[in-house]
Amino acid sequence: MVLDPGKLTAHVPSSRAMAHRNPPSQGKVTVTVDEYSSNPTQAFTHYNINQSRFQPPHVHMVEPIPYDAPKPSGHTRFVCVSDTHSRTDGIQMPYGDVLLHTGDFTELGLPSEVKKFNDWLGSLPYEFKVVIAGNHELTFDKDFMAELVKQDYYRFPSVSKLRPEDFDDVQALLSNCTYLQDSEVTVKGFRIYGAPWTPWFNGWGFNLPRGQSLLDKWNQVPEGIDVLMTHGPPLGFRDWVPKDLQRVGCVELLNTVQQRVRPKLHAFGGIHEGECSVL
Ligand SMILES: Nc1nc2c(ncn2[C@@H]2O[C@H](COP(=O)(O)O)[C@@H](O)[C@H]2O)c(=O)[nH]1
Ligand SMILES: [Mn+2]
Ligand SMILES: [Mn+2]
Repeated sequence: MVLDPGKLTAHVPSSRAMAHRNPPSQGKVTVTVDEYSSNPTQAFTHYNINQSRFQPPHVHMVEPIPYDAPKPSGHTRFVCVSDTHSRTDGIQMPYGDVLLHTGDFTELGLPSEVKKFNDWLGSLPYEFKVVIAGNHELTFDKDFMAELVKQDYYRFPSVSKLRPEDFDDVQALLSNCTYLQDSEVTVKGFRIYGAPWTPWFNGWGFNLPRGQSLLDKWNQVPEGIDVLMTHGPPLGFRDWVPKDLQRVGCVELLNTVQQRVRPKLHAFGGIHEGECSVL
């Protein structure tokens, strides 16, 4: 069990100063389903050997900054954390301006867990806190819950016994942050977009099949976004699952990030072995 939430910090200059790193694309780029979509391990080998897509200049990995490093003037400091899974007791958080939490803040999305997470958020000093759901926030996925109540096999007994009125408005319990779900917010001049979707794995919340279904979600990310938050990784970045000897990142997310949206910062978590990452 990985308990380390993998806290990273990233300094990002004001959006105007960084505009040259996020140039408007020449005409609208359309991303289509990748020929390797259903086999991310093979996709990685192909795109690594043939296009070097996992190294600069295609991507700049954000190195963790010591928690007490002074912030350059005119910069915003983002603290990125993910997959805390209701285990926030005693976490020492670094200094920063904006907290980004990229999902799996609970085990099952139980209202009691969400309240505890919200209390923790309330105790943190960041000026802004932005949160998305992950596959463990079952009650946040209305379609998932609609299917769950039809089943007579109780895979998640404590979730199945919730009454609809217990979770209908579960997002409202997150009063100490901005919750994003296929939506955006502008914070300190940065346009931040968040989405919870991950490739289907064991039938959790916000799971979608690889290929067109996920691409349809990534196609909702507007051009001009500065910071993208997703729960899971794009192909090739912190997406190696050692126990399965597989890469599990989303190929369509990689193509969307590198070819169309080109955000200044992409924050994600999802694969605990890879820790929380920012690109
Ligand atoms: N082979 C795959 N393993 C996966 C995938 N998504 C997650 N995982 C593994 O589960 C843990 C925990 O994930 P969580 O969402 O339950 O918190 C993760 O660290 C991986 O080891 C997947 O798509 N394929
Ligand atoms: Mn997790
Ligand atoms: Mn997860």
